[in-house]
Amino acid sequence: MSSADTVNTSNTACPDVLVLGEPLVEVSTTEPFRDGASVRLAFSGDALNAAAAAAAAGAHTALLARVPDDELGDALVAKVTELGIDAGTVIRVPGQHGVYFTHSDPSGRRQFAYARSGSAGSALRPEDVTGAVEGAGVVLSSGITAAVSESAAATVLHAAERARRFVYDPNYRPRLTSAQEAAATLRRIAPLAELVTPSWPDEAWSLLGLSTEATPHDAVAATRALGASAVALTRGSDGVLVGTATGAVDVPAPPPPRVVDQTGAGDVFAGTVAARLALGDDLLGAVRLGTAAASLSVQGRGGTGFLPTLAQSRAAVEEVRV
Ligand SMILES: O=C(O)C(=O)C[C@H](O)[C@H](O)CO
Repeated sequence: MSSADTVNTSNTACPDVLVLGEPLVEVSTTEPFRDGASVRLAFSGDALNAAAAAAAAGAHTALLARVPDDELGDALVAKVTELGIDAGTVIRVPGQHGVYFTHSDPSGRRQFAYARSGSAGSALRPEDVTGAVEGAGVVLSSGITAAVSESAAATVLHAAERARRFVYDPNYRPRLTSAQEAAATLRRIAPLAELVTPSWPDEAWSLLGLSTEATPHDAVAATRALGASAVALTRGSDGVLVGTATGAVDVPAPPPPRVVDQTGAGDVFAGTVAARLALGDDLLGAVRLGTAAASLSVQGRGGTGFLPTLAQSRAAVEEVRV
């Protein structure tokens, strides 16, 4: 860490959940990309979305991230705090913001562009997390974080090796890395993870090397074969297939009341599951709640536009039971 870096570690020694990653500036538009389109400024990024969901699910959640030490960074940190996330492990550094531009419609069609290469947030390094990960109940990170730089990839691995419990969301982004690289990272991390949350069918094809003939059960088996103790294969509105040593269970997704934007639904799932595992729920209970929270989250625009409360997610779980 350079001498310009400042870390406030007050009160964050033992969060229930520690999320590692890069919060992004989100510039979204409700119309296809064009010159003069009206845009909305917000903060997102998979780590921020997941941390916000973990906090909403009742966990003391800390975000370990590098954030530029400018006014936009101040606004980002204010948002972190507003979302109920502990900002004590946010490291303020000189540098540029990571930005993404998005247009999406309710059907899930999405236009997406990044301006994040060389950003301050992508310079996460192993020294940043030393000491922070051991105290956390569950540490959560993703393939996005591992893809943004070599030092960030080393940080994810370092955290996975030291965490008491580690949850990994592969979150493959072809614009950040190749499928081969993302698959290699998954192979390294899976044996260290208590839970891996790949998505069906894209990540089954791109990261697990399965053919289009493969089934969700094949994807769960292939992920477990990499060494993950448990797998939660997310299948959008078809719910989640959970696989452990004792077999596979289908968890249905409650239908969302209305779909505005599906951005971040997978992050809400991962964050909620990490939170509930840290708070002592069993895997199936945590996945049921995560599935419900993800389903409800599509009512808002952007990654943190609608985060259901724990009570709302619990009510949605009960709705699918009856
Ligand atoms: O793609 C990324 O790196 C992001 O984190 C942007 C979005 O928040 C993310 O894709 C939603 O899952």
